[in-house]
Amino acid sequence: MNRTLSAEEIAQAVETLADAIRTRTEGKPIALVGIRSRGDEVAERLCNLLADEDRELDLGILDISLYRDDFEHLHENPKLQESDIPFTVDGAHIILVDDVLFTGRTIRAALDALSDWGRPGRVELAALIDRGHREMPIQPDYVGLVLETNRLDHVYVSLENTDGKDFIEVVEPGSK
Ligand SMILES: O=P(O)(O)OC[C@H]1O[C@H](OP(=O)(O)OP(=O)(O)O)[C@H](O)[C@@H]1O
Ligand SMILES: O=c1cc[nH]c(=O)[nH]1
Repeated sequence: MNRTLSAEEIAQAVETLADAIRTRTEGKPIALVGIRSRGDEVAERLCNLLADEDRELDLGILDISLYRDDFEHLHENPKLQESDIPFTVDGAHIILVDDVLFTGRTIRAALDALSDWGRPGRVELAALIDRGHREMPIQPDYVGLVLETNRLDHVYVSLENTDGKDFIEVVEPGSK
């Protein structure tokens, strides 16, 4: 059966992420880097929740399209958007942020993309949803919500600024 998560459940998951980051980084300087698309919106929400603290908090956006391991199989004119990292990556404590963590291939690509910007001191990973089924040795440091899914399910994330409305749907194959 398909499962839907509400805007309130998404807000709670973002709060969970922010609380864990706040606790574990203890006021030290950090930079949140959201992965397009939707990871950027999650990173922005986290930044708003963490912004009232007395510490350096940077925000950046990473487009990983050119670094995907299936890039050659994508359609001829993939939509490329710019990355925007307005701080010094060398030595920084960076927290990559994405909406869904599934196989881990996007994060592998993001680490590759990030290395073009410099050599961070530390990189961690925050995922709003961990739906399991990893194909790479990549695990999150911070998780908003763990969703039990079957390998062939699809987790659709819709966020207000990107898509107009907050909801998440876990869709079983053949049911839509
Ligand atoms: O762990 P993975 O198997 O890589 O899957 C997770 C990725 O899948 C989705 O992105 P998608 O590739 O659908 O692109 P989009 O965010 O631009 O829609 C999602 O936003 C994650 O970035
Ligand atoms: O279910 C999935 C798989 C990859 N990316 C998503 O956003 N959802």
